[in-house]
Amino acid sequence: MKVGGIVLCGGKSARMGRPKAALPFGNELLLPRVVRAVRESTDFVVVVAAPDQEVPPLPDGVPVVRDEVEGRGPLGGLVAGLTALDGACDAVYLSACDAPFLTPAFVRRVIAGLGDPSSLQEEGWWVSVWAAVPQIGGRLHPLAAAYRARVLPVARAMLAANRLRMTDLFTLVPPRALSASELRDADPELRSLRNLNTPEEYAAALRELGVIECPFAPDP
Ligand SMILES: Nc1nc2c(ncn2[C@@H]2O[C@H](COP(=O)(O)OP(=O)(O)OP(=O)(O)O)[C@@H](O)[C@H]2O)c(=O)[nH]1
Repeated sequence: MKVGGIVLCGGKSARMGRPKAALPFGNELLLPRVVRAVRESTDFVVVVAAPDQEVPPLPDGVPVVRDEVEGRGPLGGLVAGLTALDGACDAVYLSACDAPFLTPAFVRRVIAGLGDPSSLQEEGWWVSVWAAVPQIGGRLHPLAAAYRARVLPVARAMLAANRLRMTDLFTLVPPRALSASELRDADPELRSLRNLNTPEEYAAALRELGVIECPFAPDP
């Protein structure tokens, strides 16, 4: 099975108050850091940005594609990414750009949740699983999930109907929910699911990395 990676970096970053993609994290920036983790476990990666967004430098060979229409949220990004991959892969891992603790092992584990098409025994099960999505404490994580490429027309139809909630996709295509215990084999503390929305979350993540100074002061 050929698996691509899609890393989303559009959106407003309103809660952070500055573009999340270009936040320093250790000796790199957030977006290239996430791209690196996804690329280690997939065959190729595309980054999906807003139409006029400035994107920080990326590892060689990683293309940037743009949302077809600005501001349609992660679903619009998934559609733009799958369209750019244009049938080159059977499935994708979809990631937000603000997940600094994402690990390649976690990405592999989630992709494995789609099943193995080479196993005849599992074939029927595999074909019926359109997405593999972590579900922790009842909450689904659609931006740390794997999708079969065949979700594209369904996601496009949702955009056309202005249904933009990612989790609505799982009412239209059959997902397999991945439990915490399944995922802990790959990432014992499930840090791959942490994402940074606010300056406080960013500062806390930097402290975990051993960085004492936040490059900007969180709001009091
Ligand atoms: N390509 C693309 N990515 C998006 C879009 N909206 C959000 N994202 C990405 O999706 C991920 C989750 O985004 P959110 O944190 O929910 O939204 P945000 O716009 O980044 O932040 P807020 O404005 O604070 O809600 C991040 O990696 C964003 O960069 C979009 O319209 N297009």
